[in-house]
Amino acid sequence: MMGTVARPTIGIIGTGAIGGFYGVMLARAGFDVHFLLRSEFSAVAEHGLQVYSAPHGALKLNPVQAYSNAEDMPPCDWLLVGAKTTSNADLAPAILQAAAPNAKVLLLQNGLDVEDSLRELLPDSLHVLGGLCYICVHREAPGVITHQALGAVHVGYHSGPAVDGPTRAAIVEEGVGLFRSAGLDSQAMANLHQARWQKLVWNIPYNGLSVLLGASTTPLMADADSRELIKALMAEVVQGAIACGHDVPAGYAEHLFMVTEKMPDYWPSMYHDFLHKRPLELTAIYARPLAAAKAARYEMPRIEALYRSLSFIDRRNT
Ligand SMILES: NC(=O)C1=CN([C@@H]2O[C@H](COP(=O)(O)OP(=O)(O)OC[C@H]3O[C@@H](n4cnc5c(N)ncnc54)[C@H](OP(=O)(O)O)[C@@H]3O)[C@@H](O)[C@H]2O)C=CC1
Ligand SMILES: CC(C)(CO)C(=O)C(=O)O
Repeated sequence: MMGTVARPTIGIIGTGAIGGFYGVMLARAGFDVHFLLRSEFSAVAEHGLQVYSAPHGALKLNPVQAYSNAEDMPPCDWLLVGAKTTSNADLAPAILQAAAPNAKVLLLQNGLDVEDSLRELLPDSLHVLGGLCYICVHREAPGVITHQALGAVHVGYHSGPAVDGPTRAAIVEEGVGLFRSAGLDSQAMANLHQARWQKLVWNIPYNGLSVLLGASTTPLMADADSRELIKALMAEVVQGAIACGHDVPAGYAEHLFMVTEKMPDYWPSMYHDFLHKRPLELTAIYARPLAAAKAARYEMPRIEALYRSLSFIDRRNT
């Protein structure tokens, strides 16, 4: 008789739009999922998590294994970090509390080198991975999440005890397998750093312009001036990535532009941060790519102007 393989215990560190959505999908697929919350703890402990998903319908998880303190969480084999990159350095104590020995810590976040500040605070025994989420999801109210479109997660290895390629690939495949078991599209990324640059081709123009111009994707794509601005910013990111030694497939920016025209009207997560007076993810999405390109002797003046404008807005907003 075949033995059954134990399914991993999963911890969600930061149960917002991303953490809540993927946590609910994994719990519904039968995984043992534990959710760390902060401001929404009482609401979720009392009423559960509710996801209104255009592709999957109305999904309710109640009761939720919800925690306001990581000390109370069981040891988790996988920790999915769904907090904003602005809090990464503060999350290390919670991750250490909730991590099983040799746990895999997967950062479901946008931006460049987001793993680095956390990596240096974690022991070498923990694996750190990066996850890129291609999804339109936001918090509607405490414990209530709206999922408008898409849902794929791409997973890549960052650092940790797996030193050789095959071991790293096996861990990445395990991560990919979690999302696929929950009915979601997921792929392994061979080059996490390059993939993070490629995703910025979307996030640099749309996240920042949504805040600066107070506009979601539909009006941004309908206006001749904002269309030109988006194309020019995208072109600069592509050239910055190439200057830093990365590949960007031919026609990649044009492809993202076309995909956005077909997307439902969408406010990027940076706009939600602006609206709720939370810090914007400016270091991860703007400052680091600007610094990396500069170090490679490539200037990105349009992105720099956008970054400086957003920094001004951010300081007055929080
Ligand atoms: N939303 C989207 O569609 C997409 C988002 N992303 C990226 O995913 C990441 C997460 O974004 P998103 O889900 O939208 O963000 P949210 O603001 O919706 O969620 C962040 C969550 O983290 C919680 N949190 C922060 N610090 C702590 C802490 N110390 N302890 C416990 N909980 C904490 C917040 O709690 P509190 O309420 O108390 O602040 C909140 O619930 C970002 O990097 C974003 O750029 C990527 C692709 C798409
Ligand atoms: C809109 C989309 C799908 C772009 O990749 C996204 O994932 C994001 O908001 O970061």
